[in-house]
Amino acid sequence: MTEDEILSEFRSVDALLEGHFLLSSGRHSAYYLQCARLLMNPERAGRIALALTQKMPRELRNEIQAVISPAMGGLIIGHEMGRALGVDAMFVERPDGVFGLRRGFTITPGTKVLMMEDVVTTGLSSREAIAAIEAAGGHVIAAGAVVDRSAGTVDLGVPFFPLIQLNFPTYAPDELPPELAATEAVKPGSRK
Ligand SMILES: O=P(O)(O)OC[C@H]1O[C@H](OP(=O)(O)OP(=O)(O)O)[C@H](O)[C@@H]1O
Ligand SMILES: O=C(O)c1cc(=O)[nH]c(=O)[nH]1
Ligand SMILES: [Mg+2]
Repeated sequence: MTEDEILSEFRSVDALLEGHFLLSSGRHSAYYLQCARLLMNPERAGRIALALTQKMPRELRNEIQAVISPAMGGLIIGHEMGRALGVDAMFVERPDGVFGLRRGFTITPGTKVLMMEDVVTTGLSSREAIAAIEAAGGHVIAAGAVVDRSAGTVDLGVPFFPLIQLNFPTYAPDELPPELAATEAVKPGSRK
């Protein structure tokens, strides 16, 4: 899939939102990629996961023994990546503010894990998820995401394979441009 094809899929399901958004990191943006809308169609989600596996070298793909995603955004693409790679897909979640495995999920020590996100902006959530997976005994050998909003500048400490890289500006709360400062921000994600 080309970048244009991927962006048209976002647009075709109204998943590329324009307005004033408060992002997970606390930064603000005039754009929001609502991956849940993109992935709500199972056929499309499966196709996107397959395209993502094609971004990874075959040797790396073959090494992956489990996919683990940070909830909520990472769940659907993580599950589809598990299907595409033929391995189990689990998730970490943070009802108390810190990512951890729940629901009976366990990792055999040393299991080679793909950490799978929907969107990476600052990489904060990805780094927290990687730390949680490593703390649970997993060995994160790569990260993936549908969208890298850092335009390739983020460092997750492991090889990172996004389907598409974008560079939508983000702003600290005290440096909002006038058009954003004039409107109330909405916060689509679930980080408290
Ligand atoms: O790279 P970052 O700056 O961390 O931003 C990206 C994160 O933000 C979103 O999650 P969010 O915390 O909004 O919660 P959600 O997954 O429950 O929607 C998205 O799913 C990523 O996890
Ligand atoms: O940084 C975020 O929180 C974020 C940005 C975005 O475009 N989409 C998303 O789901 N989260
Ligand atoms: Mg998330």
